[in-house]
Amino acid sequence: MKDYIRFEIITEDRVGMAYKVLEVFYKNNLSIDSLEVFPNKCNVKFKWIDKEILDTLLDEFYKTDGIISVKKTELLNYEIDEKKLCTVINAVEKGIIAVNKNLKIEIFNYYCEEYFNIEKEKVLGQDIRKFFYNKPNIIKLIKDVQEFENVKLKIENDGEENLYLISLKTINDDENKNHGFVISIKDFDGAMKIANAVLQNDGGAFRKIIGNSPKIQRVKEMILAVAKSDSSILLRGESGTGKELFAKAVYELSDRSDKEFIVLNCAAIPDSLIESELFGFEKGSFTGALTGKEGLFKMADGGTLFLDEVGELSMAMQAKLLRVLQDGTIRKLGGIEEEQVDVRIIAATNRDLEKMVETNEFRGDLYYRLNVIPIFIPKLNERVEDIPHLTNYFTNKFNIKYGKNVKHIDSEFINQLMNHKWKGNVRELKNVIERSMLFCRGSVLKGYNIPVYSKTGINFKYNDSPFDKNDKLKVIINRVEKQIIRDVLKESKSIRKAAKKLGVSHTTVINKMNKYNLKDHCKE
Ligand SMILES: Nc1ncnc2c1ncn2[C@@H]1O[C@H](COP(=O)(O)OP(=O)(O)OP(=O)(O)O)[C@@H](O)[C@H]1O
Repeated sequence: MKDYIRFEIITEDRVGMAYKVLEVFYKNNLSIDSLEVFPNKCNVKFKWIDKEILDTLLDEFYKTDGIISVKKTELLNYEIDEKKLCTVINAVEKGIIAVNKNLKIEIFNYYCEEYFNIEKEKVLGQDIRKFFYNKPNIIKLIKDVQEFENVKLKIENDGEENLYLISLKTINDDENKNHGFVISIKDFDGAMKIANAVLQNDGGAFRKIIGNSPKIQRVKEMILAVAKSDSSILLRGESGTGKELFAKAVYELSDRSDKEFIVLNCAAIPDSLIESELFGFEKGSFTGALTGKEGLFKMADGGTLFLDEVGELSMAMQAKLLRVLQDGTIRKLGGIEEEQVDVRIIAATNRDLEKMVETNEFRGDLYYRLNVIPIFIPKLNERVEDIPHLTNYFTNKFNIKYGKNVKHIDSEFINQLMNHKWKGNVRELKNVIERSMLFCRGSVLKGYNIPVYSKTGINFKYNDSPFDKNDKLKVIINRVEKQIIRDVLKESKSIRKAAKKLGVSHTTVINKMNKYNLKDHCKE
């Protein structure tokens, strides 16, 4: 049996008709569930009633002045809209959770049921903070009801941990009063697949980032997945790993690439100047300020601001930066007017910010604002297989810069570079190649061209070379690849596990095993 009856009541187009309709219900002691009022009709939904009472009700309607006709209808307009919305929400290939202003879950779509392995009936009406009780970073973001995009979320489902990207959009009325928010959750691996497809065709944003080791490949994929959002990115990694290059790639891949990319190295200028650099100053705001100046935030409006070495900011500057990130407004030094700016922040640091938060050297609230998408750039020693490519790349660069003609790189040279402990990462490697080229007279870069500066830490340990002298770079790369695949196969239980470790497909490993005749090294 149906639970409700719905009527479409056609009335004359005059004031008070809705009241007359309600009066009929009131007289018959019936309460209605919903009412939609239009200029010449009312749609009403009420609980199912017996035929006898229904006939009395209809009689009353026809006796009422101004009511023209009454007929049963299937759904009220808002119900049709709700059904359409539900269909759309379930058709979108994302998890959607809608939360009302009391933080209660109102919508929990099909994909959420799948991702969290829970039926919506068990979740609807629950407090969202309770739902995410074991995800303190998400609760922290939700608590402020501030919009965010693409924050990583791990969900355990059937003993397997999967990675998702979660975003929040607020529901505000015309007066900016909040009525709740919508959380969307997308499958990170799915996003990665799309990123991979783009990556295959990308010659642009990553053209200056040399290396295709699995670790660098992973970073490039991450960047492709998040570049288009406006979320803050925090690039982490030792000095010289290429954080600025990656920041530039994010910018080039973003929708802001036609606007400015402004760089501020927070460690390079004294704290007293950072404020005027970032926010600008009014004429006469301090001695010597004969004219006013726009700050970097204003210059980057609509674009991207890269805050390098953000861990070096003083507590006072951190507070000022936090204020801009929170309300998006700046005020010039000596000025009174607040100005709205729209700037995407990419920050970078080689410091242990978590520890700095613990020791009160870095503000926790600023840390959370900046660390929306953390991306870790690996050390050079964790991706030695990139060294031959980097060497080749820098050699070509310095050939042009110094008018040299180095055509060949001795295997001993590469071997030494690959065995060195690179404290200064790619920057140090670049410097060593530059100096070596200055020492090189002919067209072959040899092992003995590497300068030995023990004071500056460049003091290579000579190792037995696994390469023959005068090998071509391609041959060296193949040897390194073979060696790495053999080593990983030796320590992995299966080809699939080896493929996972190397960050390549199962088929790629099998093809390489055939190419290098490595079948005997597999434990499978
Ligand atoms: N993968 C790479 N391919 C080519 N060049 C690279 C790569 N990584 C770094 N470099 C070069 O190494 C140098 C240092 O890079 P970058 O300044 O981006 O590092 P960083 O991590 O920002 O360092 P710091 O933390 O000291 O600011 C630059 O000259 C850069 O061009």
